[in-house]
Amino acid sequence: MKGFIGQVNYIFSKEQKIRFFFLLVAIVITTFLELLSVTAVMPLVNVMMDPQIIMRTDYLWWAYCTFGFQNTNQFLAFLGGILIVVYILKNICVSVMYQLQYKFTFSNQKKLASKMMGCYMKQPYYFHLSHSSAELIRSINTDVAMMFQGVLSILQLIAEVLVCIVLGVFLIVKDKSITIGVCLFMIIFLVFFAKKFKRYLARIGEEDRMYSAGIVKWLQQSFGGMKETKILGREGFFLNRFNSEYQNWAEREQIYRYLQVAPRPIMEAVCITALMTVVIVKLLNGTNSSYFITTISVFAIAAFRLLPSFNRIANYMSVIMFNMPAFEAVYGDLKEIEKVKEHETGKNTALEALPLQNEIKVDDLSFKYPTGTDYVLEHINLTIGKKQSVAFIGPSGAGKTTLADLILGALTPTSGTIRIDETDAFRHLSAWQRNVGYIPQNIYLLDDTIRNNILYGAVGEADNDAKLWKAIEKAQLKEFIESLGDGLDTEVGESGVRLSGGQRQRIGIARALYNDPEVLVLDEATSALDNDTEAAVMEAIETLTGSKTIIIIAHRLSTIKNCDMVYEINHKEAKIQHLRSNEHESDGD
Ligand SMILES: Nc1ncnc2c1ncn2[C@@H]1O[C@H](COP(=O)(O)OP(=O)(O)OP(=O)(O)O)[C@@H](O)[C@H]1O
Repeated sequence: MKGFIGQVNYIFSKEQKIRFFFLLVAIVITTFLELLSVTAVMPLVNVMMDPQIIMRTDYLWWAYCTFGFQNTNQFLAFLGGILIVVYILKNICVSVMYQLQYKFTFSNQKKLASKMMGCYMKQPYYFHLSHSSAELIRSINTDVAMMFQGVLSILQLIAEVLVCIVLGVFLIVKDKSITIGVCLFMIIFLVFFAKKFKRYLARIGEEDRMYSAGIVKWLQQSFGGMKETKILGREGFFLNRFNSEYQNWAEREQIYRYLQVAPRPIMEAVCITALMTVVIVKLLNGTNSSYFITTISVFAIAAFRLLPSFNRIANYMSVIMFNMPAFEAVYGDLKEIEKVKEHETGKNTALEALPLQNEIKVDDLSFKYPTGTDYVLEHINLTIGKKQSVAFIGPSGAGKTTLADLILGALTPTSGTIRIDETDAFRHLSAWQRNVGYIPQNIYLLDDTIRNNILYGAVGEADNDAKLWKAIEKAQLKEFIESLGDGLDTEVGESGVRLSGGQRQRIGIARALYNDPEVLVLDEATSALDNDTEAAVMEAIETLTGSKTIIIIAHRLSTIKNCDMVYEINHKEAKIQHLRSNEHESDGD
């Protein structure tokens, strides 16, 4: 419990906690109005059963005389009128209350989801290397929703328990034995239910989360590789994996939903048994049956208000127990995210790019992936001069992409430095990243227009179109775009299915060039293209040589033939293999 309160404290801001408190107060007020509406039936029922009660009950007699009623029927009509007013008022309040509850729940759910999304987006690239996107989608989508379902149930549980306590006190005054008998039965049942199912519900809640992440994962994987799946005829495999996750998830949901409603029939049976047992015992002990007429209202309250209340309490308890793992997961996620130091979170706040005057100097750089055991790069030294074209070659797994990612600032060195002239790139990461463009092998395309794919979220500037066309021209994409009916507003389809490989790469080049960076990093940018297309795309890149610093990772010699320098990368060194002037050196130092 202490841990739970600590988690609530951590997850919610002060303002949210204050709102939570006021909402709780409002819920309690509404629940008491509900209670009033039930008790308002009592005078009407009592007068109907026994009109003499008017004279015996002070407040009824006072009302009868004050408003000058002539007979019991007029008075009954008056009591009926009061009941109508109470019910209308109560239901207006209940309706407003529901609105407030859902407003609180969903606005805060949105806030938390947005906070988590923001935190995940700001995490350094290596965080994403060790967290699957399905996991993150599950955290933002399912966990947050489950958690707020739990929060709403906590609110409602508190209100319901309070009502039961007040109702219990009221009933005790009316009839001690009936109330104590019924309440005892109910409390024993609730305690038994909580004890029996607490761990079980928490476990299936945890499994439910796991399988819902599995569903997202297999949906993503099934639709992500559709071409290969079709060609290999593996639709059945993906369908089976999806079915298996869904089946497991559905089984957990089924148990959970059942346990939410299961207490109801049991409670009803228990309640009626308790009620009747007490009545039978009283009758057998010689209590006159007329006694029960006067206490009929007690039965009415017990049946109409207390029983549904107990049902709801059992229901809220199972919702809370089931959703507790999501609460803990959100707490754990937020804690983990917080651990990453501010400077590592890739805050894109720099307005000006960090200029490159002379050289990029990689100095004694070593790197180990947080998830890996061995160093991928050790004591690497190399220098890249301004406006030079440099190639990284080497066997597969030698660390070329890792080195490029370090220069791009996507990964942070384990030790050593990367300096831009005399400035440490990681001290001014966002400024440095404003000055680099990156063109990978697979350009990630949004299901949007060519324009938006090139802009890729770049904020609107007055000269957007001029800048855009400049990048398009440099990427040699102008002719193609002009040949399209919708030009820049042509939709590319999901993952660019309506474009050729060469066109996709050129969109990637235009995207990288849009901000006119001084440095371009191409990681196998043309490897997936056929020779002719590669030559055409390289032509676009080669027009930039001499005006930009270009780092190319490639396997084909044709791609790097015009580079000023070729570094052969292996785990322990970056060796100059070739200089354009044909000078051969042994080391990059
Ligand atoms: N996210 C990761 N976690 C752990 N190890 C990784 C990760 N990414 C890459 N590695 C390891 O780092 C080493 C270097 O990988 P890298 O991708 O940099 O090689 P590469 O030279 O670019 O290879 P290729 O030419 O095949 O693309 C490999 O041994 C690889 O297994």
